[in-house]
Amino acid sequence: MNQPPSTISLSDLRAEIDRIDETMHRLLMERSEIIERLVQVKRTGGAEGGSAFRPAREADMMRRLVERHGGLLPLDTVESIWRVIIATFTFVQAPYAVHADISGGEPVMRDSARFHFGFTVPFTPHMGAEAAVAAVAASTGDLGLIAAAPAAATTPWWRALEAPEAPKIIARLPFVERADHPAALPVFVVAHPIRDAAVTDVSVHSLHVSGWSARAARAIPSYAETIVVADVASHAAPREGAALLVSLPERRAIAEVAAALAGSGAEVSSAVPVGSHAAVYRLDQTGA
Ligand SMILES: C=C(O[C@@H]1C=C(C(=O)O)C=C[C@H]1O)C(=O)O
Repeated sequence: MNQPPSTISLSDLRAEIDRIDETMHRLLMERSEIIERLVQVKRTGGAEGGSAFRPAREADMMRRLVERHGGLLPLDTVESIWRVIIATFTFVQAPYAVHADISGGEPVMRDSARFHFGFTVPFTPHMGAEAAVAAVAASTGDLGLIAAAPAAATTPWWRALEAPEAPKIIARLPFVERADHPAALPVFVVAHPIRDAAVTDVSVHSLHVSGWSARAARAIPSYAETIVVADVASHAAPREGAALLVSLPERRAIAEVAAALAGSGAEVSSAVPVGSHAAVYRLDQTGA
């Protein structure tokens, strides 16, 4: 039990912490100077107006952060600190608000918005995805947050993304998925299309399907992640119809899904691309 007396005192260690805190703060202020210069470069690069949010860059930064992280500090904390840094530096480049659909539950959506965008970026709740999309459409650079969990949709809100000039899905959060994520709800980020910075790992499509059935649902290939809203048949279309939001990994074509559905007696009457996002990066429990 006889431990050698430590030669480092508590006040010495606290002085080290003060030094580190000051360095981190000064580095953040240095980061803001770089952001000021970056704003000019982005403008001259033709990216003026709209959102400063660059989902491909952010997905890449978050992956590298997770990969290099180690030590006592929980990954959740590191991720949330960097989400706030990045989202706030995006906000200071071009102010924006987050329009969230809270119809699936307010606390879980608010947690997601605050985790990914912090408290400086305004949070505007909407009762329904259509209202959130409409608010984004009416803005120059705002973002919409809509639950991406399968079975979360009660209305085919993605139809509002079909028109060429309509907002599109540009990201899916969290960038790094894992068990016990503090903001685990998968959400789509909707915004006016970002001309120079779309990331196309996963493409997302709005499908209208007639002849919908349980058999058709089973025929959808497993690589396609799908949200389905089944319509009641009308007089004009007496067979069951459905609206689908289908996410496809790279190198998969919507024609393959249409062919699989045709084999089950269903018919795709239209398929419109409504956005794309970075591949979902999943961390397993061992941190691999
Ligand atoms: C700084 C940029 O703008 C935004 C802010 C980022 C940041 O603070 O690191 C990263 C990506 C963008 O969403 C950029 O485009 O690089």
